[in-house]
Amino acid sequence: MYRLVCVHCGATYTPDQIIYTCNRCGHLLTVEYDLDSIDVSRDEWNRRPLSVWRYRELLPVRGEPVSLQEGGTPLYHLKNIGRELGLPELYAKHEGMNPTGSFKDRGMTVGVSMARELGMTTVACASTGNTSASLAAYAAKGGIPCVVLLPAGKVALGKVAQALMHGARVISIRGNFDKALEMVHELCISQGLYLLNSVNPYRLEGQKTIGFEAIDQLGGEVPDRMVLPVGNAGNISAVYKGLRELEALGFIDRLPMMTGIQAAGSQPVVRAIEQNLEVLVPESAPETVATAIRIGAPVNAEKALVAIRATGGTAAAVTDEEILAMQRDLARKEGIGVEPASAASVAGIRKLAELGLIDRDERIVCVVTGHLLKDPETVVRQCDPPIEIDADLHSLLSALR
Ligand SMILES: Cc1ncc(COP(=O)(O)O)c(C=O)c1O
Ligand SMILES: N[C@@H](CCOP(=O)(O)O)C(=O)O
Repeated sequence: MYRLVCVHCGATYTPDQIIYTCNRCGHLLTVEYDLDSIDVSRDEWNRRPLSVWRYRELLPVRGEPVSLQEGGTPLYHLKNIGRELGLPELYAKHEGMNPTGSFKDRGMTVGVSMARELGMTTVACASTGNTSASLAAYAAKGGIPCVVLLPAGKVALGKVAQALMHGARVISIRGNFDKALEMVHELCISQGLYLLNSVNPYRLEGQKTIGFEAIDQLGGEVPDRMVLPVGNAGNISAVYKGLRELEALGFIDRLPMMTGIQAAGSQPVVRAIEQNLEVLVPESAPETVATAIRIGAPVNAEKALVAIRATGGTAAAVTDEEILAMQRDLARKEGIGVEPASAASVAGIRKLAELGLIDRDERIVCVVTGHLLKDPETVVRQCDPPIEIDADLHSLLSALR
């Protein structure tokens, strides 16, 4: 049993209402379960396959979900990078290993399932790329038409390719992601489409399972710190919410320090934390090579600031050079291929460690959010091109010399 609750004024709404923000005050909504009525044990969960749906008692979907087998992603021990940084307990949860290559699939399996349960006939989102790729795939699986709005010229090639191939109606707008989100929100309200950006509280329910899985993969131990790249700030908010639920159920006895990393050219959350602002000041012209987090007015800022502050976490910004250097290090020193925004979380930890701002004994889980192949153009720009030779052994040996 659950209801929707406004995080600001506490107004409540029933689960069947199609609503994204509070009718009374306009603030964000969250899904609140009657935790006393939840009857499940950690042992029971541990007997199920590692997946979003292992945790179904803490998810809003009641029927058969629209699923592509999301979740159950690897948690890698970053031994080499950890050794260099003097962080022996550094891990990466590779969300790029989800069906469409990003953590959005955890949200979309729940969001599209809810769209179906609520009888919605078309789904929509604005996107810097991954949300659209994921929504397009889950809408295809669920047999629901899908509309996506993208900022023209600012979406990585792999992501556009996915949205197109999965059959979404793809519209590029001459404006940035923040504008696209404003437009799609209006479109959904006025035309009755179902909005599946992270302002949708049901979608975030799926994403909270990243934290559940990480703890299960650490043998039930809570990491000291969880580090996430922050764009629209939904994911860090979702993971924190889920962990608070585990705490309330008595499954864990403490929370990790939630740590958000942004790109230097797009860092409104970092500024709000550094300047101790109650309300975030949006950035009008965000810019970064990590296009997935090129977001100046994160819609979930209100939730994310609470997550960071309530857990004694922090926020930090990394430059594009630092992001790309970590993307190469993850690929070459650990064998882990991620897109630039994802490398930001580990680059942020490198920065915090070098500045002496974290304890070297901490057990740290960095969420790496999307796969390397999402943005092949940025990869190719960083690497020497293949050496082309004549097809004979002599030429091969000279090339290798
Ligand atoms: C690869 C990747 N990493 C990080 C983020 C940021 O996540 P959030 O918007 O939930 O803060 C996004 C998109 O939002 C993304 O696509
Ligand atoms: N990086 C995101 C931006 C949109 O975020 P959302 O979580 O609100 O859908 C994307 O992939 O589009």
